Amino acid sequence: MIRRAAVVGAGVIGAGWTTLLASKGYEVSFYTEKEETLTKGLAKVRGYLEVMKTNSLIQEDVENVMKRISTFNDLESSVKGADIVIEAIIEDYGAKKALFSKLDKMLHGDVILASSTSGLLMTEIQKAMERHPERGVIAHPWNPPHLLPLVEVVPGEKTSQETLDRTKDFMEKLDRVVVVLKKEVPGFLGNRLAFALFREAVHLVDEGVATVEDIDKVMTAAIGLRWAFMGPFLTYHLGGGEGGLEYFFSRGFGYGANEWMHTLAKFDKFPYTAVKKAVEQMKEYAFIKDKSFQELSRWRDKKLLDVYRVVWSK
Ligand SMILES: NC(=O)C1=CN([C@@H]2O[C@H](COP(=O)(O)OP(=O)(O)OC[C@H]3O[C@@H](n4cnc5c(N)ncnc54)[C@H](O)[C@@H]3O)[C@@H](O)[C@H]2O)C=CC1
Ligand SMILES: O=C(O)[C@@H](O)C(=O)[C@H](O)[C@@H](O)CO
Repeated sequence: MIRRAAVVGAGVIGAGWTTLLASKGYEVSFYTEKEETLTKGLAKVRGYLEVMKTNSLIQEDVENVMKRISTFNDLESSVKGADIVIEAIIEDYGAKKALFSKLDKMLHGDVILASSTSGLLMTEIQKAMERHPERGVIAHPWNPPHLLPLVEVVPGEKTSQETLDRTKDFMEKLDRVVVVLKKEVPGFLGNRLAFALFREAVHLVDEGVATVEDIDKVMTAAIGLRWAFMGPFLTYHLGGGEGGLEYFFSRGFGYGANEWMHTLAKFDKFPYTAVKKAVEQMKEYAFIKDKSFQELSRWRDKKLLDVYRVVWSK
């Protein structure tokens, strides 16, 4: 039974996890080494909770929720008594392996060590865990973790079934939508799918076919609308009409796409020219011109919640 959680890392994701855990009634330890970073992280948590309160995602006062959060600049003190430690530090194997090695030495074998990584492999991180690698697991959230429900749970080679089961159970207690990967693959599911599309988007900008703003319009005025409540398989099963996905592939759009799929981008690293063009064009992106990051974040969170209520409200 998981009663207490510790979050290591006080950035975007660490603050998101801390917000989610405390809002669901858990006592949370919130740690990062630098006091200034921790202060900024806690301010993020307060801001996230205010958005949740404004949108009726929490009923109790923000200050009451904040009381369940204890902050630390000392790692050992922060994880004392935790049943699960959720790592949310920089996306770097060296930093993560150093941290997991320390935590593995510090903590009893039944404490779960979960990484938020966007696509690194737990098998690699487990090489630094000499005592209990079986308790290492990936719990990959989607930003913002306190609003987007998906968590991808990914085992490493040494992850035990018990660790997987306990992690899945805990994430479901946090009202997450949990997908447990059957096989470990870098980038997991969501980011591989998102970056396959993003690679093509960047390619089309590099080729001068469309601007970043028009690419985004294509997503928000069509593809993204459908994908908000139907994934690609259901989308194209319906695209096949009465014949479903089988017709789609045999005689439908999927068959027709065979004529041009060879023209899709194939690069495995973003070309410098493409990155330069896309970054340059963001300066001309009309919608964001007069808005701060905070204003855009508030706008994003409001939209996310509006869509979430339509798609996911029971
Ligand atoms: N930002 C995003 O959209 C998402 C990020 N992730 C993953 O979550 C993890 C954290 O990402 P963010 O919160 O965006 O990063 P961030 O850069 O906002 O925060 C990282 C935090 O780690 C700590 N830190 C920095 N260097 C460290 C070191 N050398 N050793 C120990 N702690 C250190 C600091 O508290 C810092 O705030 C990464 O693995 C990232 O891939 C997962 C889902 C979404
Ligand atoms: O997109 C998200 O929220 C996450 O799944 C991610 O992991 C981030 O986009 C990551 O790829 C970049 O930080």
